[in-house]
Amino acid sequence: MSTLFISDIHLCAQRPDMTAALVHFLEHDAVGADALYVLGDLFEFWIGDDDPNPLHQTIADAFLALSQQNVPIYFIHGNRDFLLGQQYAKRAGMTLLGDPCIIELYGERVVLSHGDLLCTLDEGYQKFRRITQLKWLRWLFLRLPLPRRQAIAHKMRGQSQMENAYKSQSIMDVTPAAVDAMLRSHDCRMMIHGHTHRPAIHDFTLDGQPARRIVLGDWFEQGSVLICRPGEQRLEQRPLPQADMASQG
Ligand SMILES: O=C(CCCCNC(=O)Nc1ccc(S(=O)(=O)N2CCN(c3cc(Cl)cc(C(F)(F)F)c3)CC2)cc1)NO
Ligand SMILES: [Mn+2]
Repeated sequence: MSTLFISDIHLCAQRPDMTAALVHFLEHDAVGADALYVLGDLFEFWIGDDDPNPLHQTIADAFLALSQQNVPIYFIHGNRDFLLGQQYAKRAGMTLLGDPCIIELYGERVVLSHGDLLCTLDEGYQKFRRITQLKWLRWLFLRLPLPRRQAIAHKMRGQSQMENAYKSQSIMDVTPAAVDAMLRSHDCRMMIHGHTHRPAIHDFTLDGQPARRIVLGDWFEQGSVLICRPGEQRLEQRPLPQADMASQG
């Protein structure tokens, strides 16, 4: 009896070792779980479900196989793959959730979020998020010819890389006030999120009650998975296969 949480795998063609690690995880560790939650940034970028990127089909097949072994799979969008749509979710056997999403986990109410919403000090990013949430803009972007979308994405990823390089680490972390507000507004005392790439379990007091914020790790250097059982949460690392082994598929 266990529920698994992963996030920030940031899959891309340049990192076949991460793809191999995730497929191995889905074919082994995740089999038999009560459910698997993917809390965003599964992919390094996403410009539409119609993107013929072969990586997408490889990953959809692996998730679909797991869902067909009766492991429900849930997905919350990250700041990278926020355009991942119902068409792809269906191909991958995933159910899309909103952000935040409240679940009952072995009798405990838990807030699930990607985590970017909690980084309130990063005003530049919050502005980017508000703009790209606009329905009409998403409608327009997704109808641009694919090469155009690829060019825009390439440019924006370069910009993000530069911006992140000079932004202070502190503004790219969650703000305690935003964490408290999200817990209070949903009457929860446990939160699980990703995005900051700072894996940890933080125990603190909220309105005189014990509270817990669990941050999932990214998969750049090693895999990171949260294993929840009744009354127990364990954050574990998973080694990535050596890059050359992975490229042999
Ligand atoms: O940790 C931190 C910092 C975190 C880093 C924040 N930065 C970050 O995530 N950047 C980023 C995310 C996604 C991509 S993308 O390549 O996947 N792709 C680009 C084009 N997208 C688009 C959509 C729409 Cl609706 C409209 C347009 C428009 F109008 F511009 F054309 C474009 C769709 C998505 C590229 C960069 N803060 O705390
Ligand atoms: Mn993120």
